[in-house]
Amino acid sequence: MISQIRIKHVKQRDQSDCGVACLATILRYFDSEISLERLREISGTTKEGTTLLGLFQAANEIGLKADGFQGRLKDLKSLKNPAILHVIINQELQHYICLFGYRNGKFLISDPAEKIKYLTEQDLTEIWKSKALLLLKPTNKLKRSKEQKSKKKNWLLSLVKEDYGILGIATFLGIIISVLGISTAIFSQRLIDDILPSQDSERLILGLTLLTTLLLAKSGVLYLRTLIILRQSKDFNNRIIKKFYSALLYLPKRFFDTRKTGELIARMNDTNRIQRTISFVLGDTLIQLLLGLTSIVFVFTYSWEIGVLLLSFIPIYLFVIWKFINPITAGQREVMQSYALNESNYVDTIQGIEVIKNQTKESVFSKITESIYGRFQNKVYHLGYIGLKYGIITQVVGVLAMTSILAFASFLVLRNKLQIGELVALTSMAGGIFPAIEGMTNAHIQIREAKIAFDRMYEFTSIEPEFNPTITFQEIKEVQSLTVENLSFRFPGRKQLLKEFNLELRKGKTVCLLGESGGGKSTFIQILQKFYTQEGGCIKLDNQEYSEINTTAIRSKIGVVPQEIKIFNGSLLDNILLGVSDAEPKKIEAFMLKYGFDEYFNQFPQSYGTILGEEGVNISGGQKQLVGLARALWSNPEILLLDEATSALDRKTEQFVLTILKKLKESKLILLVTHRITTAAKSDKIYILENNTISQSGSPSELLKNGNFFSDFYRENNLKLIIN
Ligand SMILES: Nc1ncnc2c1ncn2[C@@H]1O[C@H](COP(=O)(O)OP(=O)(O)OP(=O)(O)O)[C@@H](O)[C@H]1O
Repeated sequence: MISQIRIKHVKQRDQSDCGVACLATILRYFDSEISLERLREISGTTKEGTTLLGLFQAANEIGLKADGFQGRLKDLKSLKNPAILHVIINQELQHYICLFGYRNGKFLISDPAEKIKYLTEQDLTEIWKSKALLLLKPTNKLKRSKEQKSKKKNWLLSLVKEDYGILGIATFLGIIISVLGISTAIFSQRLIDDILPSQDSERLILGLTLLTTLLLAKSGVLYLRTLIILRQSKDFNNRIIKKFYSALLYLPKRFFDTRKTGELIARMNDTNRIQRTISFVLGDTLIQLLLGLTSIVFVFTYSWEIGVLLLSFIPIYLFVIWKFINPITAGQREVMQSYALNESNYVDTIQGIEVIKNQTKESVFSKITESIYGRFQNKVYHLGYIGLKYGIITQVVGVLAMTSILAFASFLVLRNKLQIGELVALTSMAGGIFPAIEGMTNAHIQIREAKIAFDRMYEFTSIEPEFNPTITFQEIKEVQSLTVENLSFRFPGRKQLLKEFNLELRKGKTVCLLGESGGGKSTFIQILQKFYTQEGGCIKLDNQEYSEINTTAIRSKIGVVPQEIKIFNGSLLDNILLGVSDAEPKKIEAFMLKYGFDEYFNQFPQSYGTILGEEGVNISGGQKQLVGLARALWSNPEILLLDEATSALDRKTEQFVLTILKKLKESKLILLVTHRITTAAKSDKIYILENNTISQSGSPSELLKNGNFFSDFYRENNLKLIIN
């Protein structure tokens, strides 16, 4: 049993990973596999680690049945399934270990920080203080490795499928090139052994003409073949990025919460390694392989003894490859990981330049970057060093092989068993065989590298998209009400953020959600957009359950003005219309005039044509909020959600926005989220979010009658409620 588990053992990458490494070990035990990264994401693992609740939620999500217990040591002896135990190491360090059974008075443990080991009852009692354990069983939802591997293979094949024809032609041309390549060696042999001794100049001229034709034909075919592979590279790269990027955009919002931008970019850049490998294998390696094989056949026809000598070097090559392949693969993986880390650091620091400058931390961040880049370069150096060692060893083997063959062939010539021309042909052919073997080993390394890149990319594309974009759905026409009943929500592995949450939006009333910072207001807005799924309770649109309504149908009816307005590269108009390029100018003009945005947007340097975003003008926070509001209203939503949407506006502009909302409240459901009491006072109904739930609700004047933080503010500041 122990050897079986040893193969499954997954080591943690750092201290925070022990919980997910345990989960990964148990998944492997049940013949399934999910990356640590994905497990970190769904279990809500942070740099402090994973909570037992996070492991419980993750396990249930991936198709295991998890049961949490407070157990006794004697219960552990009879467990039929593996369990994760929460332990304390050295009296202070919280840690997780996997328990796989009890044998001969000892517990079989897989410790992600170490290895598989046996612990005595006393050892385990000392560390298993919390007595908490998570028992795990597979369910039929669990995806087995075989199934995952075949999905992966199909995905790759679907990418290469279109190239089968072109790759077939390239292979055929490769065969022609290798046959033409061998002809030079054969001609040399004939020249030395037959033509020159016969002193027949006619044959010599004929032979040379033939050789010239063959060599020119070889160059022509090589040109054609390289051109074909170049075309294939372009098409393949376009295809893979298109497939990867469009799959990426359909991943759930939760996926992006835990990813670094630079990491995603790095993985996309890594995809060209896959294409490089395909063209390398088909371009160089295939020709070398064919050349190598034909050369071996010819060598045997000239001299079987030299053929045997030649083959005896192949096991030495294989031994060298076997010795180096694992360190090289590990090195490649590390280089890719540190490259991704370095990219994300660049993106992070450049995006945060304002804070860095404001805090005068340029030198600090420059040092951090230096250290991250330094680590990346160390990995590159380390990999290069292993590659160099590998290269020099294979070269030494090559030299030894060549000189042995030359020596042995010369010996045969001296004994008149071989002609000089044959010696020349043999050494020329043998000279092609060793680079061919080296080429194949390099191809093997490249294939491994491409596989790592592919796995890293596939990890993303294999995540379930949040919905199937091709599915047809019924559009929502008009919405009269949105009701939230006893909603509860938590982020993976965290404590409950919202509980027993009730709220109602109806036409004719602007509703405000008022609460303290960090109370969960923005999260609630995201739940309404179906970015996250609630743990309990329900949301209904006109009595229809949210979960039964298509996500795109819901989102197309919701207009949101978030706290942070994203400005894309493009003009002011592009930023409002977001990709709708065929909108009629008259319709746009009427829209701007209807809401009164014209007055504000005409003040931009080039009015609606003003370029915003990366290379355009920097617009103020208030202007951004107006762009955000115009963007949300342009699609004429049924539900309008505003998350602190007036926080950066001056009083006049805030009044402008509130007037728009007042006009719209008869035709749209409006929810205003804020922690500004004076803004909340302008709405028809206020829900107060306190201690993770709605503590009170009512009109501003109703709320003033009770004690709550809305009325407290008015009382403390001696203010009067003005209703307009
Ligand atoms: N993706 C996430 N994963 C885990 N925790 C999160 C995530 N997003 C937000 N949180 C946490 O949820 C809590 C509520 O955040 P939220 O942004 O909803 O609060 P808020 O009421 O809108 O605050 P504010 O008024 O300051 O905007 C915070 O403690 C935050 O750290």
